[in-house]
Amino acid sequence: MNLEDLRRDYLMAGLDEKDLAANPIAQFEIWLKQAIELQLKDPTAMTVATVDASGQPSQRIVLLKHVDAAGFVFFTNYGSRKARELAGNQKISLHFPWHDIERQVKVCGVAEKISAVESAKYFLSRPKESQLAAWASHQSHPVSTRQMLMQQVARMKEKFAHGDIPAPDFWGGFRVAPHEIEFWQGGANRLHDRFSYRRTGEQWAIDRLAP
Ligand SMILES: Cc1cc2nc3c(=O)[nH]c(=O)nc-3n(C[C@H](O)[C@H](O)[C@H](O)COP(=O)(O)O)c2cc1C
Ligand SMILES: Cc1ncc(COP(=O)(O)O)c(CN)c1O
Repeated sequence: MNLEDLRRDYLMAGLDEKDLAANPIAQFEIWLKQAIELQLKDPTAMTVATVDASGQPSQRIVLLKHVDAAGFVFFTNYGSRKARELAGNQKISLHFPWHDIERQVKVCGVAEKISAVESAKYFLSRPKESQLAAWASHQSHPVSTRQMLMQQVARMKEKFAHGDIPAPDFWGGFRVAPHEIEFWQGGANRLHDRFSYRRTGEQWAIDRLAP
C-alpha cells in the first residue's frame, strides 16, 4: 500500500496574533463553538494521553463535558487504565483533532478527580442505559465474552429496577488544569500558524511557533 502521496494542502484560513483572545480558555471556547456550529462530527471528542510508571504513553478518545477557567472536564471509570495511570502521574495531554476545519488544539496540564457530588450530578443526567453500562463495565479489564458483559448489564438492570440509578463510586470526572495550550491552524505549503499559550502565574504568555 502506497501512502506517500496521500496529502492535502490547508487553505481555509490564517491565524494572526491580533485575532487571539488574551486568555486561551476564551480562545478555546470560540473555536469549540465554531466546531459545534459547523456540525463537525464529535466536536467535543478529544484524545487523552497519559503515561504509566515506566514512561510508556497511551491514548484514547473521551468526550469533553465541561470547560471553564478551572479546566477541562471528562468522565470515566476510576479503575480504567487511564485513571490508574493518572493516579501514578497526574501529567496529562489533551488533543482536539478538528480535521474538517484544518485546526487542532493541544492542552498540557495536570488532572485531578472532581468531587463525588459533581460526578453524581453529571451521572444522573445521562441516559439510563449508559448509567447501567457504567455499573456493568469493569473498564479496561479483560471480560471473557460479550455475553458475560450483557449478563452483568441485566443484573444491574434488575438491581436498579426501581428509582434513580446512583452514581457508582468507581466512576466520575477528572478536571485538567492547563498550563500550556496550543492553537494550530493549517496553512498553505505546510506553513501553518501556531500559537502557544504558557501560564505565567495569573497571566498567559503567547508565542508564535514555527510550523
Ligand atoms: C468518540 C469516543 C468517545 C469516547 N468517550 C469516552 C468517555 O467520555 N469516557 C470514557 O471513559 N471512554 C470514552 N470512550 C472510550 C475510550 O476511548 C476508551 O476505550 C476507554 O475509556 C478505556 O480507555 P483506557 O483503557 O485507556 O482507560 C470514547 C471512545 C470514543 C471513540
Ligand atoms: C465508555 C464511555 N463512557 C463515557 C462516555 C461519555 O459520554 P456520555 O456521558 O455522553 O455517555 C462515553 C462516550 N462515548 C463512553 O464511550
